[in-house]
Amino acid sequence: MKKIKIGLLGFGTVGQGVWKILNSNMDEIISKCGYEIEIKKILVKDINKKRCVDVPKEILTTNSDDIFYDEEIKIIVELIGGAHPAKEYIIKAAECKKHIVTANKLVVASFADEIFKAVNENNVMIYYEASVGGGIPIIKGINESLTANKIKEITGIVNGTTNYILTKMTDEGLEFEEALKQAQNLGYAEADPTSDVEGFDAVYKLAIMASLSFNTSVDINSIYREGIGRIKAVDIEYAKRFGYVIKLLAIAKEEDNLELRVHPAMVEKNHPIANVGDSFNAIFIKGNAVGDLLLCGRGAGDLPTGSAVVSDIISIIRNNFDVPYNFNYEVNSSKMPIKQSKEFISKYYIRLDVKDQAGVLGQIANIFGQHNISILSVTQDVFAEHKVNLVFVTHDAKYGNIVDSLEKIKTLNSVNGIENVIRIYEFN
Ligand SMILES: NC(=O)C1=CN([C@@H]2O[C@H](COP(=O)(O)OP(=O)(O)OC[C@H]3O[C@@H](n4cnc5c(N)ncnc54)[C@H](OP(=O)(O)O)[C@@H]3O)[C@@H](O)[C@H]2O)C=CC1
Ligand SMILES: N[C@@H](CC=O)C(=O)O
Ligand code: NA
Repeated sequence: MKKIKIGLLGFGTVGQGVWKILNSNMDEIISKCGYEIEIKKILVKDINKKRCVDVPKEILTTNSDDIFYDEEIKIIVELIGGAHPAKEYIIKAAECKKHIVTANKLVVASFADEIFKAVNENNVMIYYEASVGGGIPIIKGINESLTANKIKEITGIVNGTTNYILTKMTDEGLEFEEALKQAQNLGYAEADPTSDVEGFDAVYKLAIMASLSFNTSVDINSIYREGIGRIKAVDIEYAKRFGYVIKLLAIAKEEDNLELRVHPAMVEKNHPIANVGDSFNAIFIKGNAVGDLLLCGRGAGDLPTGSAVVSDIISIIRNNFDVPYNFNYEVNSSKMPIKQSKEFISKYYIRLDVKDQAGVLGQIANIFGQHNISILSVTQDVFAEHKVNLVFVTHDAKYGNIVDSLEKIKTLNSVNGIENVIRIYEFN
């Protein structure tokens, strides 16, 4: 049997997922690409760490040169995560004429120009299906199956950790911290979960999807971002009462310009995306020929992510090593203009903590009116002595007007605080 030897950089959740898949599915893999795939070396930080799989000690190394300079190793799979040294390792792999597979969205989204330059100059391939949507074939979807389309929108749930947390808070009333701990134990979260919770991970994934979909090169710093840190049980309860579910959405739309945003949003409870729970991701795509498309599957975890990584290895083998076939986007393409966040239009849920006294509602409604914000509904609930939650749902409004009006509202004596502002997202 013909054999391809590969090297792994990193042997955590995803690395061990890859190991398990290669062990359990080798016959299937051989039938797909005609080669047996052997992991020759694995770079780790700590050789003595206990692993979930039985791996011969001699395969593990703490010296990356054992992989870069091994002539037999043809493909290097980067699974250490983080910016550095992952980026440098990917570039070095290209310089050593190794093909590359990575699951690292941070690196692909942040250093696309340097990485694609290195692979192109060295005539090697880089595949990164696992970097977005875990096991969902979204990168191949955009680059192969949907190339006949002009894509108008690509919106979805692209972070498994936050979806898991929100699902547990919504369905089981779990506290945020407990739900996060569970997501970490299940291997969904990044080494630093701030990346998940504060929406950075979703920003990286959106940058990659939007760059590929709109033939541009999206700068991660141009993406508006809010995480789920401010979502409280009471907001989840109000969402339920109003017929919504809260999800962390990553949104990219092309109209006159490119609208790019990551933030929690209330989604109508009957929309398919509202029912995507746990660590599942779902990506809604609008193409001008295909129409509406929804891709859904596990966005995190060892086997779903390993599935994308191993499939990328098979793609490289199938593509014939001598004819590099890449999914690189044009990093020097003229950048599309990006819509300013103050121009974002949506309905808003606004929860205020106010004093239970005469005239407060009128004062607030007046300020909204002055800023051209029309109110769809108002709900008032006493939650402590002389204190009420006053919850407004607006009609479509510009974010800039919402911000300006809240600046004024928070100066009112009757207002104790602006507790939360959440967009309501309507899929068209
Ligand atoms: N977990 C998931 O569900 C998903 C993860 N990803 C991405 O996949 C990548 C890997 O994630 P995951 O497996 O969860 O990460 P883990 O933290 O579980 O594993 C990281 C591995 O890399 C090794 N490592 C880290 N830094 C170094 C270094 N400087 N030198 C040598 N080895 C190093 C660690 O070694 P040691 O074991 O000795 O500590 C560990 O084996 C990340 O880019 C992540 O964003 C993408 C999709 C889903
Ligand atoms: N931390 C990420 C892992 C997959 O990309 C997530 O939770 O989605
Ligand atoms: Na994917």
